[in-house]
Amino acid sequence: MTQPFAPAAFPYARPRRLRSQPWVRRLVAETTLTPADLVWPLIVHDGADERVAVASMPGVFRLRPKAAAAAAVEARDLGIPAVALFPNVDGAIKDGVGTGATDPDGLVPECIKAIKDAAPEIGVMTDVALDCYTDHGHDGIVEDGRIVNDATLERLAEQAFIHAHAGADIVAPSDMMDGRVQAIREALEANGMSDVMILSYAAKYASAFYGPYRDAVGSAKALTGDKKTYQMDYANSDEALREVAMDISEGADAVMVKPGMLYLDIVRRVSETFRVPTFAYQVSGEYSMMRAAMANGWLDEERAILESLHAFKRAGCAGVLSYFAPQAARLLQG
Ligand SMILES: NCC(=O)CCC(=O)O
Ligand SMILES: [Mg+2]
Repeated sequence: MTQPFAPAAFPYARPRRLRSQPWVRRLVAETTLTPADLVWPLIVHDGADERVAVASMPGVFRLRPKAAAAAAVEARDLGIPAVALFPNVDGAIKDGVGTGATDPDGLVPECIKAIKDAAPEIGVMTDVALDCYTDHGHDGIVEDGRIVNDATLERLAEQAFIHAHAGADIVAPSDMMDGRVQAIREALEANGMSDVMILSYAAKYASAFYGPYRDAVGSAKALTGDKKTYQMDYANSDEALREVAMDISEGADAVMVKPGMLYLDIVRRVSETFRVPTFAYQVSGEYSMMRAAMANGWLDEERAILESLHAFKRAGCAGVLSYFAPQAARLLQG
């Protein structure tokens, strides 16, 4: 950045003056973090128990619909604007095309309704992708060992319609098929659901940091191979801008970068280039490595959580999906 004047030099310039007291630090802070910046991802399941701890994600539980509704009430009371649902379904209902993803009486529609009954003021975001429902763990339909793009689009559009029909406010495709935002937007328009928002996981990278999540939703064991033919290569940054441009032109209202902390350079480029609400996902691996260090006393829990989330705001995020959301909101309320 060029400045219209020569910056003052020491001793006249003393940047420490503006850091000398808590009040002045607050006064000159360039960005803020509030509970309104957070989205709480909820793992929901169709098992017997109301709440089941996820071993690889300390503090995270798989929830039955009633427990998910209670979590949504908690989120609302903490000032968190929205929750995002991710399903763990019984392996017995998984198949090659992810039939369970489009069951109108399935787990996710049930959870949406339970949440909307309990806390109608809170936004409900759903994950549009087949991986939680396929026996091979991929986000698309597989033919001859390839993830086929166009046949998958129809399934995703139907899944998004079913979520919207059950009351979802935001459908969030996380699959990385080409053209899925357009397919979903057309399905919503055709069914009189033009108010439903699309938050597209526009720049989702093939990442090792989803490991604990795949354990949480039960897709780790199922997954054959990797997702590198559809999720992005972490060597790339310009490609993220092309992906985001496409999704906006296809009808996305907001976009997401994922993972989060390791990809704040992408957040910065996307938010500056497009000026659309840009979200990022502090993913399970980022969460769990911090939890592990905190459990060992290597990181100060409260300070590390708030600093990690504030970094997303500084990078240009409108909001952050984080498993720390309720704890962070409590800390922010003081
Ligand atoms: N489609 C949702 C995810 O992949 C979540 C990833 C994570 O938390 O690791
Ligand atoms: Mg794309």
